[in-house]
Amino acid sequence: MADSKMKNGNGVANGSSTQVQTSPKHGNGVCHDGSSSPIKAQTIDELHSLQKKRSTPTTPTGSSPSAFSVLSEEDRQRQQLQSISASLASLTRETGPKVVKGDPARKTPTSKIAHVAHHQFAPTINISDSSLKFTHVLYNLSPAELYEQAIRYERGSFFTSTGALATLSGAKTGRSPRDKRIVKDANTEKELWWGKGSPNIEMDEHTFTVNRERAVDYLNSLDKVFVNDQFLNWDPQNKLKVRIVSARAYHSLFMHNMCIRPTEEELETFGTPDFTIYNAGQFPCNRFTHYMTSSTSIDMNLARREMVILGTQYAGEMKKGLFSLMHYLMPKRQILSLHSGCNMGKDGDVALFFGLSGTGKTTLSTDHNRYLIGDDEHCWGDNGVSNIEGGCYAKCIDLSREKEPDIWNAIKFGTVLENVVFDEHTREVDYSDNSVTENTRAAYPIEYIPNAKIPCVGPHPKNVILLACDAFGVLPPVSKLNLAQTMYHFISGYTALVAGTEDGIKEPQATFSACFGAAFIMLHPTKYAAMLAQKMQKHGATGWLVNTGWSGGRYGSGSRIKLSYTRKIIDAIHSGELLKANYRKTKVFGLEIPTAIEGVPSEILDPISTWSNKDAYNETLLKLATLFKNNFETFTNYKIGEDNTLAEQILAAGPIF
Ligand SMILES: Nc1ncnc2c1ncn2[C@@H]1O[C@H](COP(=O)(O)OP(=O)(O)O)[C@@H](O)[C@H]1O
Ligand SMILES: C=C(OP(=O)(O)O)C(=O)O
Ligand SMILES: [Ca+2]
Ligand SMILES: [Mn+2]
Repeated sequence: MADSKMKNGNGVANGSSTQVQTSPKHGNGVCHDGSSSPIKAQTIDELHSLQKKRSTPTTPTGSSPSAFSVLSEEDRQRQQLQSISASLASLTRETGPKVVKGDPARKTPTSKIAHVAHHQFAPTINISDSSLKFTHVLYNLSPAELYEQAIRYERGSFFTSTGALATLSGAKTGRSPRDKRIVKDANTEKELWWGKGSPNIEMDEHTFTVNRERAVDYLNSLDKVFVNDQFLNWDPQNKLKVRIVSARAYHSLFMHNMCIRPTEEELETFGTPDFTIYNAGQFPCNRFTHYMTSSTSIDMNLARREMVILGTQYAGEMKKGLFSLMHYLMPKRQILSLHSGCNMGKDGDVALFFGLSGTGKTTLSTDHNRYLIGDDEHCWGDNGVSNIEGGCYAKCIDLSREKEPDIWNAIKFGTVLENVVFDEHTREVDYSDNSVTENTRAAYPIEYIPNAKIPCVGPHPKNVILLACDAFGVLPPVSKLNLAQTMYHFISGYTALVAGTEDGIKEPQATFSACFGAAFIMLHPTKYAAMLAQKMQKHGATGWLVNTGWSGGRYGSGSRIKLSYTRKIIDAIHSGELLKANYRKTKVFGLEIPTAIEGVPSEILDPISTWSNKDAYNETLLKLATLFKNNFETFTNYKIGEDNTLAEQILAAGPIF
């Protein structure tokens, strides 16, 4: 027995008979079986405390030699708590909240203080009960810590077989656009797009305050809240600091994945956030409150730089709420915000993928042969493009390893899997199961995609791809667009999906959503369109319309274009091959379609040749053209950009019949 091995041993007496003399310094009698190193703990609790090493910040604080670190670690912590309690402060009461850091379930000194306080001060009529209560703050927890919180305290949270965190978002499994309200004040009345077609449903400042107070009271009534301090936008000059206060570990992990994660050093100097989300999603709004039409309300106050969520736990509301904010802030700085995916080739050629939900932004921007800049939200400024987010939010319904290997492999430890169904025992996810919802989702940090481009920025786009999932089956799989056509289709923002897989849905549902994201734009669509036209012209980008939807007939008789064919089409766009192809013009929509593409059967390139019933095709084509025409009527009176000729050209770029 090597005595040196025992030098620091102050282990646990385990009842073994062999007494070993330890160093006199510690003087502990250590019993052990001689087969392993002694345990450095006296009790099970101590042993457990050894398991967790205190994490050391990557940047030294306090005593560090840096001239800038004037704050001690203690001061910094105090400032951080002050900032969080300011976020959580009631607007109506003078006292509270009392904010402490850490998990209330842990027997830490802070929770002891909280306990004593409860007993020492009897409530008086001057102090509300809430002022006696401590709100525990779980600040920027790591994924592992958030997993533990979720699994321990949130029903429906489980490890899947690949290590992802399966969660349930509750009654809402998608966004609630009809419950999204924006405060109309003297400024926003002038600046924002209101009225017909606009996603901005108005509310007044007072009602916002009522809902804010409702959310803050709810959050403060809880044992603990989660606070995330993170960033938006990879463009360093236009980065935003966001704080997310939420009640669920699920929400905290979701935003950890979706926003840009600060380094330890960045967190130390975070200071006051530029924007704060109060997510009290488990708690409803009060339907007797003015403007409320349901128990759900997602409220944005641009002047206060705040957003309040009541009555929906769907995590996508937070991500898309911040996107709306960017659609307001960025154009003010001459930066165009885009509802698009974005990737870059080995030669630095950047492509944007616009499209409504389910059209393929995430699937097609995640391309093993290219660098992923982002799957959903970008900015296009004078220096090129930047991703707004730090993660991706992929649809999982019918996900397959073969067709989407990178997304499949990203579903591992750290990834939030929403509303999926899994085997009770093996915890293997059945991606084909839509029992909870069709909108099953995976949220993962962008670096989970092996060829992510980090930092997520790139040069000016070369190709602008407009995706439409046309369930009518009449749009060609790919068309080359001129600038006016690109603008026409961008403003129209068409897609037609089928509502789900339930029986009875025979008719595709046409959706027109201006700028391929009407739910998120803040200004009039023509503002964004003019900026896009100007940028595409200046940088010589080519526009394309890609139908990722039906071929050979509408939904019900035809089938969805094979993903492998769409990928071949996209490859030909990226490589520049498609620009050199021979083109023909289609009737009605006047789209330029190529006659051949490598790896794609030529007969599918002109949709009419895939339909057995040509009359049905022509009828459906006219039907869709009429829908386009009717939709565009709202935009005919608007001027786009400085020069009137573009507006006229755009109008003429629609279907003619
Ligand atoms: N030809 C195709 N092109 C793109 N996506 C397809 C195609 N066929 C089927 N899909 C499926 O459609 C869905 C597209 O969704 P997604 O990429 O998440 O859209 P978005 O990011 O635009 O909301 C994915 O589930 C994908 O597997
Ligand atoms: C998260 C969303 O985006 P998408 O479907 O475009 O990926 C959404 O629309 O709620
Ligand atoms: Ca997506
Ligand atoms: Mn999207």
